[in-house]
Amino acid sequence: MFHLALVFLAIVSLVLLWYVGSFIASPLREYPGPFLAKFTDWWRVANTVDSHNIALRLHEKYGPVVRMGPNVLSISDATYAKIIYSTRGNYLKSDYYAVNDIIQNGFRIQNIFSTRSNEFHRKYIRPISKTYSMANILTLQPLADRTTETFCRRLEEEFIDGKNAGRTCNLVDWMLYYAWECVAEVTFDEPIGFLEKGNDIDGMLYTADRALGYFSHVGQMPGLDKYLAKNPYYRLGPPSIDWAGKYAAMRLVPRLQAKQKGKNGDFLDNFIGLKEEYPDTVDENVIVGYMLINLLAGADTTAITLRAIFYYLLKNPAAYANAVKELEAANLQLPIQYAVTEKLPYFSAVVREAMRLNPGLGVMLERVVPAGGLALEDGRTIPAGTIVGLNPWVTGRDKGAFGEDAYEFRPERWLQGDGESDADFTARSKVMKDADLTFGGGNRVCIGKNLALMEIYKIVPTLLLKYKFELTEPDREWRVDCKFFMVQDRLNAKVSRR
Ligand code: HEM
Repeated sequence: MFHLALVFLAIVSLVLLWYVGSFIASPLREYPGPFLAKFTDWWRVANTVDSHNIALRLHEKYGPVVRMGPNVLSISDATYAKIIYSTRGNYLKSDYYAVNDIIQNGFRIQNIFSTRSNEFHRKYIRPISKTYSMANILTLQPLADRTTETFCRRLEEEFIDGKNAGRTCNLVDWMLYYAWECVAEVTFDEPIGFLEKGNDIDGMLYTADRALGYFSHVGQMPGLDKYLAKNPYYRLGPPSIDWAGKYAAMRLVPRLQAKQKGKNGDFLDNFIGLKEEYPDTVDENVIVGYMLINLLAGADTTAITLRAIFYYLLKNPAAYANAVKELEAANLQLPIQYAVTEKLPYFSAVVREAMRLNPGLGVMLERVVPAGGLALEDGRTIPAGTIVGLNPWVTGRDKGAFGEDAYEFRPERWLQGDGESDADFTARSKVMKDADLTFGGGNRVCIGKNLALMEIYKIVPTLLLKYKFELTEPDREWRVDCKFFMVQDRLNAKVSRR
């Protein structure tokens, strides 16, 4: 018994010594941050859900560079974005993203989002970059219009007409159904059925949400992943999202067999066409991977943005009224075309402002400092191998870039002020745009930006023109949790015809 206690004591002492030793020897010890974060990444794991607000508070307290983990520094000064997220891509993604890989037949499979290799990234992004250009995305508008029609019909059935008139609409759920259906329509020309059912189907959305929760927590300490979801003996993790791969494969196989390619005009047609153009890169597995990216990266992020636009408009009646006035004055024809609404200054300002305050991702977009280190303006150099990054949630609230009212929703900030010269406005806009990391930056910038914007600039004006939305509890704040994506809750509204 005495011996056991001694062994235990010795182990504890060694672990403590190791932590203290690493702390003293760390080249990052001069950077301020929470005490526990300097010793262990468990501090980050434990604070994941509220990490966006914590990061804001820490930067206010400690300044532009904060130590968030033994080897992690968060930077809030957006001028470093151009260096860290450069088109050269010399700051590689950290192992956070490796948690998003999958293991298939014992092999680790990366994807264009998760890969840490520029070579892999270039190889698989090259074939599809044209597919995501705005010119091609605009050809998908008729598919998105179909989702809009279904969405409006289902809103009317569930919340406006007949016995359902006046029922409360949970906009958190319904925006998610819309975003999944729209991305499914443009990807493989058919809906999944969330809008028709008005609910999750076979736990698809539930498992996707659990997977996000896992990714966001374990990503802070990626070494854990090999003992959890990638454990070769017994998988310990969230419910698997295998359904998504199977679902995508089930759309691909009949399309290939029926030789219907090119008839649907959707992403899948585009991807199948790439097999001939890039025979060494694109095969059936790669096509399924491309389809999965659309579903898993494109649905939640767009839903989050739609919810943010509605939340901030509903909380700011003057902005809501201004947006509707501008839309009415534009004499829009249904189905609304992106090219028309994209030119409306006030509406565009509303979209930008909502994305600024509630970007789809509210985490540090982690990158690894390359050889030579990162030179800071104050003369210090962050050593190679350190994980650094900026958080769109933090840079979007930077008072230096957006002014003292940076925490407020004020679309007008994106417009030229009365008496503001063209030159001043251009300079001010540039500072704001540089601090806006809603879609990331550099060689790993969001590939789906054009798709998301096409959807947003069509569905939001349609809804604002057709319906009146009113919060059921106007004084209540909503809730936003960081699950890598910024997942909101508590956004209930009454909907009626205008
Ligand atoms: C408003 C909606 C969206 C927002 C706010 C958003 C945001 C982002 C951000 C911030 C990144 C950079 C991540 C990082 O550096 O760690 C990113 C990357 C990415 N996004 Fe989006 N996204 C949106 C919509 C979409 C859509 C619709 C798609 C689907 C086609 C998509 C696919 C991707 C992919 C594949 C990447 C990884 C790109 C790469 O590493 O090369 N996103 N997104």
